[in-house]
Amino acid sequence: MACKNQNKPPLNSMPISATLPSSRRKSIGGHELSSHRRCSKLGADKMVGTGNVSGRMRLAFSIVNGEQELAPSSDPPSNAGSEYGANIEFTREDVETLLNEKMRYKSKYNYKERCETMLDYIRRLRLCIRWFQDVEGNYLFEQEKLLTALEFAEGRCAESELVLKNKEEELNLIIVELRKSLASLQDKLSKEELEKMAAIDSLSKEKEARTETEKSQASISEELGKVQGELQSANQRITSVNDMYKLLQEYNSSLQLYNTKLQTDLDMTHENLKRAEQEKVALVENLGNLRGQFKSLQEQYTSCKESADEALKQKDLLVSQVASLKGELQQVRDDRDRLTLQVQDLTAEVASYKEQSQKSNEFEEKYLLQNNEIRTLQYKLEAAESRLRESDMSVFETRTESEAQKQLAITLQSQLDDAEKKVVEGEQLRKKLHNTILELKGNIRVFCRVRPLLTDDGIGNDGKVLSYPNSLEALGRAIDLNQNGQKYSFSFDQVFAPEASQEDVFVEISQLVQSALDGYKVCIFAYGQTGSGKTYTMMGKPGQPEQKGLIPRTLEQIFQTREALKLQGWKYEMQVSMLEIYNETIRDLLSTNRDSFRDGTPNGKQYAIKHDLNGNTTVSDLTVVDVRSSREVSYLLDRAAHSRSVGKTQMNEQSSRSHFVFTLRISGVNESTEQQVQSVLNLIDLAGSERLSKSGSTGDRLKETQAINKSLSSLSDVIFALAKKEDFVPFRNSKLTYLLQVIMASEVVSSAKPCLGGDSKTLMFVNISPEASSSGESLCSLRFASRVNACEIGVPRRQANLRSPDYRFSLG
Ligand SMILES: Nc1ncnc2c1ncn2[C@@H]1O[C@H](COP(=O)(O)OP(=O)(O)OP(=O)(O)O)[C@@H](O)[C@H]1O
Repeated sequence: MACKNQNKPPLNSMPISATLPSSRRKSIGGHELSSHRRCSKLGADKMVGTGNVSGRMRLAFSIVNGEQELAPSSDPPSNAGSEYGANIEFTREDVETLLNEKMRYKSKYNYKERCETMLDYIRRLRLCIRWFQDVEGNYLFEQEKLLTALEFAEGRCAESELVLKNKEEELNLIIVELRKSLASLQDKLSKEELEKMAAIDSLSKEKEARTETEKSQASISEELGKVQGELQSANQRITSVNDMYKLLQEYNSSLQLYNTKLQTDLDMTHENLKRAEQEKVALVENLGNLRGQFKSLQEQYTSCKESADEALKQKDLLVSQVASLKGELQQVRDDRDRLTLQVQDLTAEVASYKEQSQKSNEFEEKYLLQNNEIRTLQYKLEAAESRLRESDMSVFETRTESEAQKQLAITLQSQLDDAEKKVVEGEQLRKKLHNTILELKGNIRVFCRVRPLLTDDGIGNDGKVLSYPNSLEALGRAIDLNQNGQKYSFSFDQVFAPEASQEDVFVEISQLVQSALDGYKVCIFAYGQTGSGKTYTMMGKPGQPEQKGLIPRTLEQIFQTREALKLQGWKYEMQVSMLEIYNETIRDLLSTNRDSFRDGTPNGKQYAIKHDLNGNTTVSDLTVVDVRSSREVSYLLDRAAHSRSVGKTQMNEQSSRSHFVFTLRISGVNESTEQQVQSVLNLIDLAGSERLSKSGSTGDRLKETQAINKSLSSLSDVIFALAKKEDFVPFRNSKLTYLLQVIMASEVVSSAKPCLGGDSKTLMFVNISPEASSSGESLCSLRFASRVNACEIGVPRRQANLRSPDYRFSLG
C-alpha cells in the first residue's frame, strides 16, 4: 500500500481542506501514526523542493512554531484543529525540525515556562499529527478510490487480457501463417538466391560477352573504318565504273552496229552453212566415189596379186620344166654322144659288115630322128627360156604395178582419212553453226506447214488464200494470208508449202533431233486448227511407210546415230513414256490396265505432275518402258495410237481429242572419254483448236472442245506472259501448261531451274489448212505462231558432264 501511495499525486499539491472529509479525520487512531508518519515522511520527501508550496509551508510551520505571530498571543490552544485551523501543512523539514526541537528555558526552574513551552510543543505536535491524519485520511480515500479504479482497471485489464489473449491467438495464427510464409519466403529467397547466383553468372557472362562485344565492336569499328575506306574506294570505283558504263554504252552502241554486221554475217554464215552442207554432200559423194575407186583398186590389186602369184607359180613350173628339159637335153646329148659313138662304131662296122647296111640305115634314120628330136627339144628349150624370160619380165612388171597399186592404195587411204576427218570437222562445224544460229535466233523456233487441199475439203474451197513470197530473203520462210481482200504477212524459221514431203520436213528437224543425243533437251510440238495436219506431221499416215511422220523418223535417226556413236565409245540407254491429256485429265497411254482407262473411270492412279529444282518434270504412276530399238518404239507408238482419244468432227474424220505427249529420255555415257549426257526429247501432238460454231460439236464432243480450247488458250496466255517477260506466268491454269512449265519457262521469269530456259530447244509446228473457209482460224494460228516466234528463251546448255548423273525419268 505504501508503494501505491507513492504513485499517487504528491500530497503537497492537494489542499487538505478540499480533500479530507472531517468524519474521516476523526476516525483515525493514534496508534497508526508511525505508519502515517512514514507515509507522511515519504509524502514530505516527495514535497521537498516544490517551490510553489514552500511559501505556504513556511507559513504553516511558523504558525505551528508560533515564533512571531503566535508568540504574542497568550491564548492556549484548547484544541489543535480549532486553534490554528485545518489548513496547516507540514514539510518533512518542518516535521523533522519539530521532532528534533529542544526545549529551551530561560530558567531551569521556571516550571510554568517549561510547562507552557511543553504545551506549545505538544500543541504543535498535535497540529502536525492532525495534519498527518488528514493526509492519511486523504491517502486512504485516495487508496479506496484507487482500489476502485484498480478494480475497474483490473476488470479492464482482464478484458484487455481476454482481448489480448484473443489477439495473441490471432497473432499466433498470424505467426503460424507468417512462419509458413516465412518458410515459403525462405524457399523463395533460396530460389531467388539461386536465381541471383544464376543472374550473377549470366551477368558475368554478359559482362564477358559485353567485353567480347566491345572487342568485336572495336574490331567492327576497325572493319567499319576499313569498309568506309573500301566504300570510298568503291565509290571511286563506282565513279570509274560509271565512266566505264559510259564507255560501255558507247561500246554497246558500237556492238549494236557490230551486231547488225553480225546479222549480215549470220546470213552469210547461213549461206556458208548451206554451201558447207552442199560441200559436205559433194564431199560425201566424192568420198563415195573415192571409196568406189579404192574398192576397184583394191580389187585390181588383189587380181594383180593373184596374177603375180599365178605368174610366180608358172615361173616355178617353168623353171622346173626347164630343169627337167635341161635334164632331158643332157640325156639326149648323152644319148647323142653315145649314139655318135655307136654310129662311129657302126660306121666302122659298116665297112666290115656290109650285110648289116640295112641296120645301118635304120640307125641312120634313128639318128636323124633323134637329131630332129634334139632340134625340137632345143627349140622347145629356147621357147621355154624365152617364156621364162617373159614371165620374169611380167613378174617384175606385176611387182612394180603392185607396188604402184600399194602406193595408190596408201594415198587413197590417207585421202579417205582426210576426207573422213573433213567430214567430222564439217559435222562439228555444222553443229557449231547450227547451235550458234539457234542461239542467235532464240531457242523457240517456229516452222509453218500448210497441208495440201484434200478431196474432203470440198469444191470451191480452194480459193487462193495462202501465198508464199519468193524473194531471196523470204524464200521458204514467209507466208501471206489473204482474207477479205486484206493481206497478212508472216515469216517463220521455215515455211513448208503443201507439196513438201514428210522427208523434206524431217530433213529440217534432223539436226534438232541430233541435239537430243548431244545432250540438249528437245521439244517439238504441233499446233493448229483441227484437221490441219498435226497428227499427219507428227505421226504420219498409218500403213504408209513413205508417209511416216516426224516421231517415227526421229526415233529411226536416234537409234541409227546411237549405233554409229557406239564406234566412238558411246553407250545410250533410252526410256519411253506416252500420255494424253483428255478433258484436263492425264491418261497413261502405255498402261496395261486399259479397260478402266477406256471407260473414263480413274484406275486409282494419281498421275500428278511434279517439277523439281533441277528442272525435271515427272508424272507419278506413269508407265515408263526401256527401249533398245526403233521397232520397239514403233510397237509402243501403235499401242498408244490405239489408246488415244479420237473422234469424228465436222472438220476431221479422225480428230485427236486430246494432247498427246511422247517422251524419250536419253542417257548416254562414253566410257573412253568418261563423258555423260542426259537429255529428254518431247514430241507433242496438241489437240486441234476449233470454233464451236464451225465444229458443230454437241454433248461430250462439246465438252471436249471446250476443254481443248481452254487449255490452248492457257497455252497462249503462258506464251504471251513469257514473251512479255511478265513476273507471273499462269502455268497452273491448265494441265498442259503445268506439264510444259519447265519446257516453256524462261530464266527470266522462273525462279526454279527451268528446263527449256537453260538447256532445251523447242520447235513449234504451226499447221495450217489451206481452204478458204479456214482462213479465220489460219490467221489466228499464224498470229499465235508469230508471237511464239518472238519468245526469247535463255541460251541452251548441253547436259554433259563427267560425273555420275542423278538418273530419273522425267519430261524435262
Ligand atoms: N501434208 C499432208 N499431206 C497429205 N495429207 C495430209 C497432210 N496433212 C494432213 N493431211 C491429211 O489431212 C487429214 C487431217 O490431218 P490430221 O488428222 O493430221 O489433222 P490434225 O491437225 O491432227 O487434226 P485434229 O486436231 O483434229 O486431230 C488427214 O486425213 C491427213 O492424212
